[in-house]
Amino acid sequence: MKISESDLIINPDGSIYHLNLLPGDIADTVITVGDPDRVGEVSKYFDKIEFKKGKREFITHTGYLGKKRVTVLSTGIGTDNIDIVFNELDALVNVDFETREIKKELTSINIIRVGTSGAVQPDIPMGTILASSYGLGMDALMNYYLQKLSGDEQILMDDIKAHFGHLKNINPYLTAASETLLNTIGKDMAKGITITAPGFYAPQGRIVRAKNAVPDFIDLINSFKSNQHRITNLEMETAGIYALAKVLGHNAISVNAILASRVNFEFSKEPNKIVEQAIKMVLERI
Ligand SMILES: O=P(O)(O)O[C@H]1O[C@H](CO)[C@@H](O)[C@H]1O
Ligand SMILES: O=c1cc[nH]c(=O)[nH]1
Repeated sequence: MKISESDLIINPDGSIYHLNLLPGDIADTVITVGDPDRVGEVSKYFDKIEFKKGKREFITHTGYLGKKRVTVLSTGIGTDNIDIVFNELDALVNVDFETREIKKELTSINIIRVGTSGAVQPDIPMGTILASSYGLGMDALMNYYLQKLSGDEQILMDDIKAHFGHLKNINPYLTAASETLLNTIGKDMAKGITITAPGFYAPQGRIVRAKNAVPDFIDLINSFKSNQHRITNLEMETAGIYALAKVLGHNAISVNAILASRVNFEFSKEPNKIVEQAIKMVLERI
């Protein structure tokens, strides 16, 4: 069936609406970062840059690490942007832009987020590089998609609903990381459940001037336990990435540079160094 011109918007030059990329522009390994300035911090390690493109906050560099073609792309902040980036990345590989039909043979790509995050457990200090075993979304993105949980995800989800069920306005969603990427890119890294929040301040338990509706949010988060699982950190994209990657048939992992300790009330004085370390670890393992 043809996808309509208002469902899938293709620019006059044949590129996809927001990302401004042509089919063929992305490699089958895509590194996503939140901050557009971080794209160059990743691609400076490429042996060759094929091209640089961009529109709004979505900056893309595709190039080579040795013989391996790699794309690095900025998503900006939040899961509303993840909705755009993931649907457009998927369309670039799985929709024929000439016929507007879904391709008969679907392609799965590997997506690796390198982001920044705040830890909520006292034994996870600033400077830790942590791979998210699960993404737990506290935002509303997955209210709009159908998602099927695996048995393991369902067991964990039941405990999450019991723990957070009194927060009536929040409908949490949960997705596991790609097991293969967790065992390769994430090998030897600290691991835990990452909460994706729909904001940086009260949605992550921060108090500045506005009063928080959920008191002691960090205590509520770090006291959660389900078998060996616990919540380790907070950021703003991972759960949307994991959920949409799974819905669309791609593999995803999120690597978090821990810049803040929310339980020790500290923020790193050298955030760039920690991010640099996370980038290098990921590039060595691709
Ligand atoms: O450093 P990035 O990848 O943007 O990630 C984190 O930093 C931003 C907030 O400062 C949010 O996007 C959060 O997820
Ligand atoms: O605490 C933090 C640090 C970085 N990014 C976040 O979203 N939260």
